[in-house]
Amino acid sequence: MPELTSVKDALGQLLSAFNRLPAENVSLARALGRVLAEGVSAPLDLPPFTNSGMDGYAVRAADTHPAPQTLTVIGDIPAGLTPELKLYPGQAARIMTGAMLPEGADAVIPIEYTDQPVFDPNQAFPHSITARQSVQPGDFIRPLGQDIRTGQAVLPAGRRLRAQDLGLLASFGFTTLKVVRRPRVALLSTGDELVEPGLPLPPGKIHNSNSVMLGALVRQFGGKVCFQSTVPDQPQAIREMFARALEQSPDLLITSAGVSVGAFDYVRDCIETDGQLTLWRVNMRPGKPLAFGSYQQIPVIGLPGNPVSAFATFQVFVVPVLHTLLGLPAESRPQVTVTLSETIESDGRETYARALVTWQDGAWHARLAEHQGSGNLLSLVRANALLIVPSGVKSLPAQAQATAWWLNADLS
Ligand SMILES: Nc1nc2c(c(=O)[nH]1)N[C@H]1C(S)=C(S)[C@@H](COP(=O)(O)OP(=O)(O)OC[C@H]3O[C@@H](n4cnc5c(N)ncnc54)[C@H](O)[C@@H]3O)O[C@H]1N2
Ligand code: MOO
Ligand SMILES: [Mg+2]
Repeated sequence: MPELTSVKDALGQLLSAFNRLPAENVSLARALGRVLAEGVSAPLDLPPFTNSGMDGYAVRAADTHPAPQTLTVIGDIPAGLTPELKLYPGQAARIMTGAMLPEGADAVIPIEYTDQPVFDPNQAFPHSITARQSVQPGDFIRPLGQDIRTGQAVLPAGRRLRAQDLGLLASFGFTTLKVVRRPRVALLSTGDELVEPGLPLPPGKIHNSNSVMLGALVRQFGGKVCFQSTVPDQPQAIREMFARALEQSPDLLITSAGVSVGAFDYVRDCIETDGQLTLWRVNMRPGKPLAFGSYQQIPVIGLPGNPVSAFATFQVFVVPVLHTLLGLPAESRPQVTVTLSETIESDGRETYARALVTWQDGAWHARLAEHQGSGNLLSLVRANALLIVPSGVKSLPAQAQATAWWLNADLS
């Protein structure tokens, strides 16, 4: 049997097989979470015209000194219209928040600073107002370009778009964007014991939980499931399903189970016989039997069948692969240094323990979440982090520091 490859080396080998995918256009309405393929510079100034920051009166600031001063109101400026009036000394115009400042005005007096602190909805603007406070030029106005100048770089390539990013792009008037194409992932679950959720469970069988979990992970990290199927532990069935999966032109084929040393673990054999097996068995726990290779030139990652092992190997290997395909930094993920609340044992493999990290007395503390068996999903459900015990370390004592990867947050 070959030596176990270190997690670092295995990841290096995997990542060398992937490059960023090409760009495509998507509508802004569908761009949340997508990755910008090109940086964006502002095509216009924002705000595009100088406007009022308050409901009040546009004035010439000098006319309000010394307060109080009575000014003649010569018109009304709602938002959305170009004012046709011009202010001369001693004049004011009623103006609403967001409305264009009229010629001659250089400040706004909020309605609260006048002798008429409410607008009467049944009345046109008053003939005159008294400014009870003075204002300086520029007060309560938002000048053209205050937020953004034409040509200013606002979003870099590689930004995973958030709601506020989309808001800004919409304010430029964009309707579509160039984003990196979503990685297409084919998912294959293998196992004679698998029964799909919704069907009754005969003795000896289990529901297929990896299929749904891995599909959700693919989507969570920006990929698209282009093919999904379940096959029994039969080499011919596995080969046929590989062929069908490849018809969907995936960027990556992910299999679940059948990669260890069992008599009916055929997935690795199929990759080795019909394709190329570049890597098998990694020095990590859980997840040791991970396999990696290619099948008709398409990269294949064989995840171990135990659900926690499949999840952990997805986080360690598939997430950086998806990041690379999307043009994101491969290994960026939210993490935190924690203080252990209990001793954590390992067997010397790089361990990804399921942990509950909480904030207590000014620091992050971690303890193990439920039974750590690699078949036990409750540990992952209770956990909010994967706690890393480095390779070669058999025990981390209570109060020691360790790195934990957050599982709750959106990872990009
Ligand atoms: N003699 C040895 N036995 C095992 C070793 C070893 O080194 N020597 N490695 C163990 C480790 S570690 C793991 S992890 C598993 C990996 O096994 P496989 O990838 O070959 O997967 P299977 O044997 O097919 O299944 C393992 C386990 O996972 C359950 N499973 C499989 N698919 C699903 C699914 N879609 N949903 C839910 N659960 C699934 C399956 O029923 C088994 O319980 O091998 C160890 N053995
Ligand atoms: O590595 Mo296995 O994934 O320990 O259960
Ligand atoms: Mg097996």
